[in-house]
Amino acid sequence: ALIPNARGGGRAGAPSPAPATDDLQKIDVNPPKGTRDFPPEDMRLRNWLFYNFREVSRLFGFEEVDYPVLETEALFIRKAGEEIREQLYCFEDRGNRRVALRPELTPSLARLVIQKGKSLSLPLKWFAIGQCWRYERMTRGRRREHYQWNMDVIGVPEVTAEAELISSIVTFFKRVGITASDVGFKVSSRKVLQEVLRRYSIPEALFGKVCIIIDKIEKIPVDDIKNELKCAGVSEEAIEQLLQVLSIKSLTKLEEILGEAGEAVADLKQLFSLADKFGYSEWIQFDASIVRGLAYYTGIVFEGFDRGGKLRAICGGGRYDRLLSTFGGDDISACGFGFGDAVIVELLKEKGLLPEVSLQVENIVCPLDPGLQGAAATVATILRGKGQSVDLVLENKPLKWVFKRASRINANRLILVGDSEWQRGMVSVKVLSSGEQREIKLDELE
Ligand SMILES: CC(=O)Nc1cnc2ccccc2c1
Repeated sequence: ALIPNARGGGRAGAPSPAPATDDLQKIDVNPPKGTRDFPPEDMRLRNWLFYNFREVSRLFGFEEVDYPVLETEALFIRKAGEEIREQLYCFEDRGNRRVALRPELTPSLARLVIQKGKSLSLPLKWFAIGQCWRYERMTRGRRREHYQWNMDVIGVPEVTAEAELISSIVTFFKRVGITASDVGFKVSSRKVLQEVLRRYSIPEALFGKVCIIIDKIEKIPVDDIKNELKCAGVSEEAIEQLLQVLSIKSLTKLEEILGEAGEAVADLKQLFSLADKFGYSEWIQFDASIVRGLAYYTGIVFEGFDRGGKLRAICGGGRYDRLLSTFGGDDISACGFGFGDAVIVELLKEKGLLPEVSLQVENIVCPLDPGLQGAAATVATILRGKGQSVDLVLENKPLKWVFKRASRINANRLILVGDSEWQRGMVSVKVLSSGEQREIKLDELE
């Protein structure tokens, strides 16, 4: 489409003055690569999804927060070799500052908690829905942005926090019609890896890096995993034990290997017992291979998966007890999850659970001749004052056009302002579903 570039002058909506020839430039009407527009129909689905995110957050007593989409690059610079770091959407701004579009929300949360410091009484239960960015070579054609719902509990070291967070996601799934036979949660703890690494006296400093390498276990050949671990400084013996431990699918087996003294087993046992009390036992399973791809997790980690095995992880999260202190804050424990807006929509589509979100307007108000435009505006204002939605016909259009528009916007009622009725303080109301039409006094309109 040829869109003359914006020039000064001319009222909005008035035909713009013909641009000089050199201003006629053919701009690309598509959004930048990897990004989406949200035209009305897509926006209605997004609003429906976010409404459910917010409702669940409200049910759990969480407070909404938000942060800038732009952060200093340093907030996301971690040395553990994460994909999120390789794909950071970062640049130098006009003030020569290194900045980045946030790839996730958790570091911003940590920054704000530290900034607020002692003025915050713990525990905090915060949630946010924010757009996150990544810069991928378009070779993969994947999206460069998505919206993430995050819920975080800050200041609770006990596993009750993780149990609460998983309960909130189960509550969301139930609200939108997804059941335990559609999805499940794989749950583990990074303390499993920690206890193995300690047994082989692998330095703690390698912990994050080892987790990121192991997170790729389903994505790259196991020999590459072994190689990367060896290069990172993990002994052959430790590598063998690590890979062996990762294949464990039962807590009893894990206890045999790690012993019942360790925190990993204790945490997981408590989580599974709490799951029973919350009533979501059939949603979760222990799976030692779950490590998640973010370096800062330190304890329980979990991810929502579709049991059909066709989709990528629906959501994921875990405990990150060291993040705040690595940013120079106090030693405050925290856990949280991220829930993206893409995979869930694919799942809902596949399950036939996408909601019917059509435009609904209660009234369409139309003057029967141009001289009654003012009268129509008065009627619209009265109805709007009563909380009724009104599509006011703004141009002089034939009735045929008005009826067509009324059905397109799913109006319940057509209100016609005609001269003779208006003289008698009346308007004509037609209920479009039944076709029933009657005259109503203006002050009896509701
Ligand atoms: C399925 C999907 O759109 N994933 C996605 C899309 N954009 C992102 C942007 C930043 C971080 C993770 C992202 C993940």
